[in-house]
Formats: sequence, C-alpha cells, structure tokens
Amino acid sequence: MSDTIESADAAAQAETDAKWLARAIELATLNVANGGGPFGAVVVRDGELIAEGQNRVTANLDPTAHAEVTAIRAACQAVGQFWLAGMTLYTSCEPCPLCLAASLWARLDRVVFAADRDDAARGGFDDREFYELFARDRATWGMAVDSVRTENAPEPFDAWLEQDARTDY
Ligand SMILES: Nc1nc2[nH]cnc2c(=O)[nH]1
Repeated sequence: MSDTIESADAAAQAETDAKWLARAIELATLNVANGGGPFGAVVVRDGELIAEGQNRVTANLDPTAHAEVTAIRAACQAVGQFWLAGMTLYTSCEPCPLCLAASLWARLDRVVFAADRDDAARGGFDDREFYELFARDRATWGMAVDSVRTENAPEPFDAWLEQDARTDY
C-alpha cells in the first residue's frame, strides 16, 4: 500500500473513531444527568451501530453493569450470538479489568477508549486500583481468594468434555 493511501486510511479511521467515541461520551454524560455513573459505550460493526450501553450499577443494583458490559450484552442480544467478532467497542473511558475481560470473552476485534484509568480515579472510581491489585500477589488483597480443591472439583469439566452436544465458547 502506498504511503498516501495508508495515511488516508488512517485519517478515515481516526474520523470514524472520533465519531463513535463522541457518542459514547455523550451517553456517559447523559447518564450522569439521569443519576448514573459517568460511563457510556457503543458496539459498532462495519460502520453500523449495533448497540449502546450506559453504566447501570446503581440503577440495577448490579456491580457488573458497567457501560461496556451493558453494551456487550445488548449487542449480543441484537445479533443473536454470544460473540462479537468483527465488531469494535467504543467506550468513554478505558475498560476496567472486568470490562476488558468481558471484551475478550466477547471476542471483540477492537476496543477504543477516550478517557483513561487516571481520569476514572479522579472521579473516585477504582479502575486503576484494580489494575494495580491484579499485578500484586493475591495475599495482599483486601478480599480473600481461597482455593479449596475438593476431590470432585474436576467433575464438571469431565462432564463437559464427555458432552458431545456441548456449545463451546
Ligand atoms: N470503564 C468503566 N469503568 C468503570 N468504573 C466503574 N464503572 C465503570 C464503567 O461502567 N466503565
């Protein structure tokens, strides 16, 4: 590809990214006005909006209802699949570890964010704190994570592997 075509492609991509990030940021700010957290996200495929999401943690009494997770759930419902390969998640803020893992599980092609974990920290959110936590030994966490390996612990996986009709994901 020539340098000219490459830079034209990059410019078009930057314009597309800016457009969808603007919508994600708009959703985030609207959510604050409605009493929710300052996070919004959209899922896009081939230039088409598939789904939108806003943070619903306090509204739904659901600590996992982050904007990205809400958008991923809505997108999966919209396309009737549990994977989002070929799609991009645009989010108003860097995904926290939960949202990043959800993006990996959803098999998204790409994640694009505007504000970052430092902006979130300024707002009083623990995103950066949790990234730092994952980098440390679990023994240093405030939450105990204990492994109790019972004799039958592997049984569900035996059942899974023996299940010919299973749906892999
Ligand atoms: N990226 C992101 N970080 C958060 N931290 C708390 N809630 C959220 C959310 O919805 N999205």
